[in-house]
Amino acid sequence: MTKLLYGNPVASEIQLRLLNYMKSINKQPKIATIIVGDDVSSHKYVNMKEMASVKMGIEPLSFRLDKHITQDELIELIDKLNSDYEVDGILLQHPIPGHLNEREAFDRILLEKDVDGVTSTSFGDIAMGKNSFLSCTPAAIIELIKYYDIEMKSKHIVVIGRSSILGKPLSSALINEDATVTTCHSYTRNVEEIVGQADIVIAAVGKPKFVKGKWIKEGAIVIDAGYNPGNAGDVDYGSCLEKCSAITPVPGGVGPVTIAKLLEHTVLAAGKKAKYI
Ligand SMILES: Nc1nc(=O)c2c([nH]1)NC[C@@H]1CN(c3ccc(C(=O)N[C@@H](CCC(=O)O)C(=O)O)cc3)C=[N+]21
Repeated sequence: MTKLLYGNPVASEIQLRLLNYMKSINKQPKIATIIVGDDVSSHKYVNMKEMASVKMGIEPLSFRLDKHITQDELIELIDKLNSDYEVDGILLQHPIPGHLNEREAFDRILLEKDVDGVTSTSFGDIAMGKNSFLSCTPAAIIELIKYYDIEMKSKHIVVIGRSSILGKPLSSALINEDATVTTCHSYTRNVEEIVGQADIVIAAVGKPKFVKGKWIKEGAIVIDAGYNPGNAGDVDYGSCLEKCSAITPVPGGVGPVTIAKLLEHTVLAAGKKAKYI
């Protein structure tokens, strides 16, 4: 029987941990979310993040910016939030319109407020084993793997995708977990063969149903980090289900844990400033 790796119990465990921790600090955590433009699914994700924050007693502060905003205006807002003592975390929702420089905007976020783990410094710190926030989806994947007692040490983990907030930091974090990591991307030859050697496959390409059951080694574990329009993951779930020993569903897998990790990072950032009671 294939085991289904549901995200909701993992998210609940994180939230319980947080509620306990929040009792010990005297500050209500506050997260600022910035969204640029009118991409429907981005708005949906940000709404979900804000709702989850409110439920946990974290105050969300929302900035929904017009798609024609200039880089200077965006940077000005980030600077304002950086210097606002009340704001514990800043989330700039990806993607932003193409005329803007997303990397420059991400890197403007103050390190201690980078609860989403998107800055170059956070990434470098994580790669070097320092204590910054890991980007939320990679953090969620690692938390989910640990929750289900799946061993990473010495396992061959194949990550498909190398985006700057998902595949790349994920590969790096998995190396820190003592896994042997192969990262595949659009220029990788023979992806199917490489995936066939994996003990754990993690799909983060942004192509609906990209990973096929026939590629998967019998008994491997499949984690779907894909988020495509219409709630489609990056894994061809039906065909993979037959081959693997465990798989994350979409929806209800990595997604809810990603949001829980964002809340956790925000509470931890607030805790660093707070007085303990
Ligand atoms: N700066 C930044 N940080 C991010 O963490 C970030 C981002 N930009 N841009 C977009 C992606 C996507 N993402 C998701 C989070 C939760 C679900 C999620 O909870 N999905 C539900 C389903 C949602 C539904 O009902 O449609 C689930 O999988 O069960 C999905 C996708 C965070 N991202």
